[in-house]
Amino acid sequence: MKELAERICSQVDTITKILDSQSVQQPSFRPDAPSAIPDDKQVQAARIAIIEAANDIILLAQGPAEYIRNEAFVKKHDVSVLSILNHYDVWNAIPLEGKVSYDDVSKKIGIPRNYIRRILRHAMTRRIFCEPTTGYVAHTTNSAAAVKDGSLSAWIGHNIDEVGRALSWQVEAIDKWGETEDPSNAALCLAMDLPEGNTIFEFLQNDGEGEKKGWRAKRFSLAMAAMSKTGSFSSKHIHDGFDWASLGEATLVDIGGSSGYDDIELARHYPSMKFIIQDRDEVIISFKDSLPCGLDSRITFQSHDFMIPQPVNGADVYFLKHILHDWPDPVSTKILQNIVLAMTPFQNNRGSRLLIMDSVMPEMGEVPLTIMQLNTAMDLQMMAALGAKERTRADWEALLRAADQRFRIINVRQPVGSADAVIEVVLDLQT
Ligand SMILES: C[S@@+](CC[C@H](N)C(=O)[O-])C[C@H]1O[C@@H](n2cnc3c(N)ncnc32)[C@H](O)[C@@H]1O
Repeated sequence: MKELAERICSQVDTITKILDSQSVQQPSFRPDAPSAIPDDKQVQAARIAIIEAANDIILLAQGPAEYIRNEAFVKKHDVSVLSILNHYDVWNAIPLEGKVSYDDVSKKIGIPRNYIRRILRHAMTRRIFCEPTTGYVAHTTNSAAAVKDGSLSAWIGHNIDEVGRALSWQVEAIDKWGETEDPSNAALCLAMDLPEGNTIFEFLQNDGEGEKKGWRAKRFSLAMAAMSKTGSFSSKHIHDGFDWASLGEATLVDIGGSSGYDDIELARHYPSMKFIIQDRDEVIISFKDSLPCGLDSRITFQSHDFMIPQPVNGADVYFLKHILHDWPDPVSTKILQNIVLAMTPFQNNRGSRLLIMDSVMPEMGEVPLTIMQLNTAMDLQMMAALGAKERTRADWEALLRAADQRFRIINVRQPVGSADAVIEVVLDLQT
């Protein structure tokens, strides 16, 4: 424990000095503290080392019996409380500055004072809200994050209401279907009692009546946008995943590009590039008019089902981010074959590139546990939602070979601090 504590002290020193030198506020629980630590590579490396050592020190200080007992006892309430706070939008019922009485919160959200007080008190043990004086509640930086970024609420909703519900059906799904390669044989299909053959995407599209229909699809896109804002899944990692500047004037087709947050990030940095965002009808309809001013001449939206052949021929880049991990091998093979038809073979550094941004599943010990945990969580998320998985390097090679013998991986880059890698694939001329 002493060794871990010393490691933490030295990394904290590093972060403190860098933030001071940049006049950036030090992390704290105050509601006006920044929602994320800066993207600076040295700060991020120190931050991961701190989390790694701090996690271990907590486990050692708890001791094994208490640790395991508390995992089963406390964590489910952490998640349930987060879901309740989100459902009743308690985030916005409490002002960012000052404090408010439990009575007032209760009246505002319409649930009994006794309940909301008990729920908030558990949240406070995780530094989500605080009780500055008895009978009153105020924001911390953690609860304030959900006010400052509305898309976090979508992220919590999708993860707990949809995937969380699926997880409680995972055992039944394994017993019923075993290892499946059918995305409609996933725990989520049992949890939501979906019609035969439907996957999560039909559920997201069809749930709700009248004007509410499709609300889940919109929320899912907002959740994906939330994920891409900071941390190990941040869109910022795209920059280090590929030498974008080398493309010059180029067209990128973002297949399953959702509301286009990754394209907006790239468009801001590479003014010679054009972008076509393809997604399902309901996603395109929700977001086609939402582009930031000035980028709409270089970014267009197009409804396209990637289960049928790619309509844009000979693009410089076909980009698949967090798409293939959604689908088991037979479906992923089909998605890739639909793109091959449109690709121009690669010769003399010219032709189409396929850039796959997804995790290349590391072996245990290859990356810090905090990064590994994101990979394993994503892997299990895919299992529960679509009977799918994260892939190792060998899995990627086998998948690409099965889709087309001409596919060749020419580079795999893992940006520092990113849970994803960028796999650069081209189509060789020879058959
Ligand atoms: C996990 S999200 C990834 C979104 C984005 N590329 C990212 O990295 O955040 C998967 C996306 O695939 C889209 N999608 C699912 N099925 C599709 C289909 N058959 N054709 C086109 N897009 C589809 C979803 O609507 C969603 O936007």
